[in-house]
Amino acid sequence: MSGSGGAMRVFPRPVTFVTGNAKKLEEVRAILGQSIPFQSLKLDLPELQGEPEEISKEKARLAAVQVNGPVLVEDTCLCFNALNGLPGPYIKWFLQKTGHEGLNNLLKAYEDKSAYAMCIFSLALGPEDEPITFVGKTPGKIVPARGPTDFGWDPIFEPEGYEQTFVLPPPHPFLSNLYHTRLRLRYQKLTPIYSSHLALKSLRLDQFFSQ
Ligand SMILES: O=c1nc[nH]c2c1ncn2[C@H]1C[C@H](O)[C@@H](COP(=O)(O)OP(=O)(O)OP(=O)(O)O)O1
Ligand SMILES: [Mg+2]
Repeated sequence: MSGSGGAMRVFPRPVTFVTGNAKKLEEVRAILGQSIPFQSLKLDLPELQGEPEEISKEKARLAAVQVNGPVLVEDTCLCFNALNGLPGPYIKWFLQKTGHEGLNNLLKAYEDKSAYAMCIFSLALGPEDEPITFVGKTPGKIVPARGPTDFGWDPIFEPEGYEQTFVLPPPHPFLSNLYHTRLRLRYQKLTPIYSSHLALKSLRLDQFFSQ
Protein backbone atom coordinates (compact mmCIF):
# COMPACT_ATOMS: atom_id res chain seq x y z
CA MET A 1 0.00 0.00 0.00
CA SER A 2 1.97 2.97 -1.19
CA GLY A 3 1.33 6.41 -2.50
CA SER A 4 -1.12 8.96 -1.30
CA GLY A 5 -4.14 8.35 0.84
CA GLY A 6 -3.57 7.73 4.49
CA ALA A 7 -6.08 7.93 7.23
CA MET A 8 -8.85 9.31 5.11
CA ARG A 9 -8.60 6.42 2.71
CA VAL A 10 -8.40 3.78 5.38
CA PHE A 11 -11.22 5.39 7.32
CA PRO A 12 -13.77 6.98 5.03
CA ARG A 13 -15.75 7.62 8.19
CA PRO A 14 -14.47 8.73 11.57
CA VAL A 15 -13.45 6.01 13.98
CA THR A 16 -15.83 5.91 16.92
CA PHE A 17 -14.14 5.24 20.23
CA VAL A 18 -16.77 3.45 22.30
CA THR A 19 -16.41 3.64 26.06
CA GLY A 20 -18.41 4.29 29.20
CA ASN A 21 -15.30 5.66 30.93
CA ALA A 22 -14.76 9.42 30.79
CA LYS A 23 -11.12 9.22 31.90
CA LYS A 24 -10.24 6.73 29.22
CA LEU A 25 -11.87 8.90 26.64
CA GLU A 26 -9.91 11.91 27.82
CA GLU A 27 -6.61 10.06 27.43
CA VAL A 28 -7.35 8.36 24.16
CA ARG A 29 -8.70 11.54 22.66
CA ALA A 30 -5.53 13.34 23.69
CA ILE A 31 -3.35 10.69 22.04
CA LEU A 32 -5.29 9.64 18.96
CA GLY A 33 -7.95 12.25 18.54
CA GLN A 34 -5.64 14.64 16.74
CA SER A 35 -4.25 12.16 14.28
CA ILE A 36 -7.22 10.23 12.97
CA PRO A 37 -10.80 11.24 12.23
CA PHE A 38 -12.23 10.52 15.63
CA GLN A 39 -15.48 10.68 17.55
CA SER A 40 -16.73 9.03 20.69
CA LEU A 41 -19.81 7.25 21.91
CA LYS A 42 -20.67 6.58 25.52
CA LEU A 43 -21.85 2.98 25.80
CA ASP A 44 -21.04 0.40 28.42
CA LEU A 45 -20.75 -2.71 26.29
CA PRO A 46 -20.93 -6.22 27.70
CA GLU A 47 -17.59 -7.89 28.29
CA LEU A 48 -17.71 -11.66 28.14
CA GLN A 49 -15.51 -13.91 30.19
CA GLY A 50 -12.35 -15.34 28.75
CA GLU A 51 -8.85 -14.36 27.74
CA PRO A 52 -8.29 -10.58 27.56
CA GLU A 53 -7.83 -10.40 23.77
CA GLU A 54 -10.98 -12.37 23.10
CA ILE A 55 -13.01 -10.22 25.46
CA SER A 56 -11.78 -7.11 23.71
CA LYS A 57 -12.41 -8.46 20.21
CA GLU A 58 -15.92 -9.47 21.06
CA LYS A 59 -16.56 -6.04 22.51
CA ALA A 60 -15.34 -4.47 19.26
CA ARG A 61 -17.68 -6.70 17.26
CA LEU A 62 -20.63 -5.60 19.37
CA ALA A 63 -19.60 -1.98 19.08
CA ALA A 64 -19.22 -2.18 15.29
CA VAL A 65 -22.73 -3.56 14.98
CA GLN A 66 -24.16 -0.78 17.13
CA VAL A 67 -22.26 1.97 15.35
CA ASN A 68 -22.38 0.36 11.90
CA GLY A 69 -18.98 1.76 11.07
CA PRO A 70 -15.35 1.76 12.22
CA VAL A 71 -14.92 1.46 15.97
CA LEU A 72 -12.15 1.37 18.49
CA VAL A 73 -12.54 -0.03 22.01
CA GLU A 74 -10.08 -0.38 24.82
CA ASP A 75 -9.92 -2.85 27.64
CA THR A 76 -7.61 -2.33 30.52
CA CYS A 77 -6.34 -5.16 32.69
CA LEU A 78 -4.26 -5.13 35.83
CA CYS A 79 -2.46 -8.45 36.14
CA PHE A 80 -0.69 -9.77 39.23
CA ASN A 81 2.17 -12.13 38.44
CA ALA A 82 1.75 -14.05 41.70
CA LEU A 83 -1.80 -14.81 40.60
CA ASN A 84 -0.85 -15.78 37.05
CA GLY A 85 -2.39 -12.67 35.56
CA LEU A 86 -5.52 -12.29 37.67
CA PRO A 87 -7.52 -10.10 38.32
CA GLY A 88 -6.62 -9.16 34.71
CA PRO A 89 -9.75 -8.30 32.73
CA TYR A 90 -11.83 -8.58 35.90
CA ILE A 91 -9.98 -5.73 37.64
CA LYS A 92 -13.00 -3.45 37.39
CA TRP A 93 -15.09 -5.75 39.58
CA PHE A 94 -12.30 -6.48 42.02
CA LEU A 95 -11.70 -2.77 42.37
CA GLN A 96 -15.36 -2.06 42.91
CA LYS A 97 -15.83 -4.80 45.48
CA THR A 98 -12.55 -4.84 47.39
CA GLY A 99 -11.02 -1.41 46.78
CA HIS A 100 -7.34 -0.54 46.74
CA GLU A 101 -6.76 -2.11 50.14
CA GLY A 102 -8.40 -5.38 49.17
CA LEU A 103 -6.25 -5.56 46.06
CA ASN A 104 -3.14 -5.13 48.19
CA ASN A 105 -4.43 -7.77 50.60
CA LEU A 106 -4.80 -10.26 47.78
CA LEU A 107 -1.02 -10.20 47.48
CA LYS A 108 -0.33 -10.47 51.22
CA ALA A 109 0.20 -14.19 50.87
CA TYR A 110 2.92 -13.70 48.28
CA GLU A 111 6.33 -12.12 48.26
CA ASP A 112 6.03 -11.25 44.61
CA LYS A 113 4.18 -7.94 44.26
CA SER A 114 5.03 -7.49 40.60
CA ALA A 115 2.25 -6.75 38.17
CA TYR A 116 1.66 -5.40 34.73
CA ALA A 117 -0.90 -3.04 33.33
CA MET A 118 -2.15 -4.16 29.98
CA CYS A 119 -4.24 -2.21 27.56
CA ILE A 120 -5.81 -3.89 24.63
CA PHE A 121 -7.19 -1.84 21.82
CA SER A 122 -9.45 -3.51 19.30
CA LEU A 123 -10.24 -1.87 16.04
CA ALA A 124 -13.07 -3.10 13.82
CA LEU A 125 -13.48 -1.39 10.49
CA GLY A 126 -17.14 -2.37 10.34
CA PRO A 127 -19.65 -4.98 11.51
CA GLU A 128 -18.43 -7.50 8.92
CA ASP A 129 -14.73 -7.07 9.65
CA GLU A 130 -12.63 -9.15 11.99
CA PRO A 131 -11.28 -6.86 14.72
CA ILE A 132 -7.55 -6.21 14.90
CA THR A 133 -6.12 -6.08 18.41
CA PHE A 134 -3.18 -4.15 19.75
CA VAL A 135 -1.75 -5.18 23.08
CA GLY A 136 0.52 -3.03 25.20
CA LYS A 137 2.03 -3.91 28.57
CA THR A 138 3.63 -1.79 31.23
CA PRO A 139 5.46 -3.68 34.00
CA GLY A 140 5.35 -2.43 37.58
CA LYS A 141 4.32 -3.41 41.08
CA ILE A 142 1.38 -3.16 43.44
CA VAL A 143 1.86 -0.76 46.33
CA PRO A 144 -0.36 0.65 49.11
CA ALA A 145 -2.50 3.42 47.66
CA ARG A 146 -1.05 6.90 47.57
CA GLY A 147 -2.02 10.12 45.90
CA PRO A 148 -5.38 11.22 44.58
CA THR A 149 -7.86 8.58 43.58
CA ASP A 150 -9.34 9.99 40.42
CA PHE A 151 -8.67 7.11 38.04
CA GLY A 152 -9.28 3.45 38.81
CA TRP A 153 -6.31 1.51 40.14
CA ASP A 154 -3.75 4.24 39.38
CA PRO A 155 -2.92 4.85 43.07
CA ILE A 156 -1.76 1.26 43.66
CA PHE A 157 0.23 0.70 40.48
CA GLU A 158 3.81 1.86 40.39
CA PRO A 159 5.26 1.46 36.91
CA GLU A 160 8.81 0.17 36.64
CA GLY A 161 11.34 2.98 36.50
CA TYR A 162 9.03 5.41 38.28
CA GLU A 163 9.09 6.10 41.97
CA GLN A 164 5.50 7.15 42.03
CA THR A 165 2.16 5.74 41.19
CA PHE A 166 0.42 7.17 38.16
CA VAL A 167 -1.29 9.84 40.20
CA LEU A 168 1.11 11.50 42.61
CA PRO A 169 1.38 15.24 42.00
CA PRO A 170 4.39 16.20 39.88
CA PRO A 171 7.53 16.89 41.95
CA HIS A 172 8.17 19.98 39.88
CA PRO A 173 5.73 21.59 37.51
CA PHE A 174 8.37 22.06 34.79
CA LEU A 175 10.03 18.70 35.09
CA SER A 176 7.08 16.44 35.09
CA ASN A 177 3.57 17.21 34.30
CA LEU A 178 1.91 14.10 35.56
CA TYR A 179 -0.75 14.16 32.97
CA HIS A 180 2.03 13.91 30.46
CA THR A 181 3.67 11.10 32.34
CA ARG A 182 0.51 9.13 32.16
CA LEU A 183 0.04 9.83 28.51
CA ARG A 184 3.61 8.86 27.86
CA LEU A 185 3.05 5.57 29.63
CA ARG A 186 0.06 4.86 27.50
CA TYR A 187 1.94 5.91 24.44
CA GLN A 188 4.75 3.56 25.36
CA LYS A 189 2.23 0.82 25.56
CA LEU A 190 0.87 1.67 22.17
CA THR A 191 3.92 2.25 20.05
CA PRO A 192 5.19 -1.32 19.58
CA ILE A 193 1.68 -2.33 18.89
CA TYR A 194 1.14 -0.23 15.84
CA SER A 195 4.13 -1.51 14.02
CA SER A 196 3.63 -5.21 14.57
CA HIS A 197 -0.06 -5.67 14.08
CA LEU A 198 -0.73 -3.10 11.45
CA ALA A 199 2.19 -4.30 9.38
CA LEU A 200 0.57 -7.71 9.39
CA LYS A 201 -2.53 -6.25 7.92
CA SER A 202 -0.38 -4.41 5.39
CA LEU A 203 -1.80 -1.17 6.62
CA ARG A 204 1.09 1.14 7.25
CA LEU A 205 1.01 2.55 10.73
CA ASP A 206 1.75 6.06 9.64
CA GLN A 207 -1.26 5.89 7.37
CA PHE A 208 -3.32 5.09 10.38
CA PHE A 209 -2.03 7.49 12.89
CA SER A 210 0.18 10.27 11.65
CA GLN A 211 -2.08 12.20 9.39
O1 LIG B 1 -5.16 3.83 32.90
C1 LIG B 1 -5.84 3.44 33.87
N1 LIG B 1 -5.43 3.66 35.14
C2 LIG B 1 -6.15 3.25 36.19
N2 LIG B 1 -7.34 2.60 36.10
C3 LIG B 1 -7.80 2.36 34.86
C4 LIG B 1 -7.09 2.76 33.71
N3 LIG B 1 -7.80 2.40 32.62
C5 LIG B 1 -8.90 1.78 33.08
N4 LIG B 1 -8.91 1.76 34.42
C6 LIG B 1 -9.90 1.12 35.31
C7 LIG B 1 -11.32 1.34 34.90
C8 LIG B 1 -11.99 0.02 35.25
O2 LIG B 1 -12.26 -0.03 36.63
C9 LIG B 1 -10.90 -0.99 34.94
C10 LIG B 1 -10.83 -1.46 33.54
O3 LIG B 1 -12.06 -1.88 33.04
P1 LIG B 1 -12.49 -1.55 31.56
O4 LIG B 1 -13.60 -2.45 31.17
O5 LIG B 1 -11.30 -1.53 30.66
O6 LIG B 1 -12.99 -0.04 31.69
P2 LIG B 1 -14.46 0.58 31.82
O7 LIG B 1 -15.48 -0.50 31.93
O8 LIG B 1 -14.42 1.60 32.89
O9 LIG B 1 -14.65 1.35 30.45
P3 LIG B 1 -15.18 0.75 29.04
O10 LIG B 1 -16.59 1.23 28.91
O11 LIG B 1 -14.28 1.37 28.00
O12 LIG B 1 -15.08 -0.74 29.10
O13 LIG B 1 -9.67 -0.29 35.21
MG1 LIG C 1 -15.66 -2.07 30.64
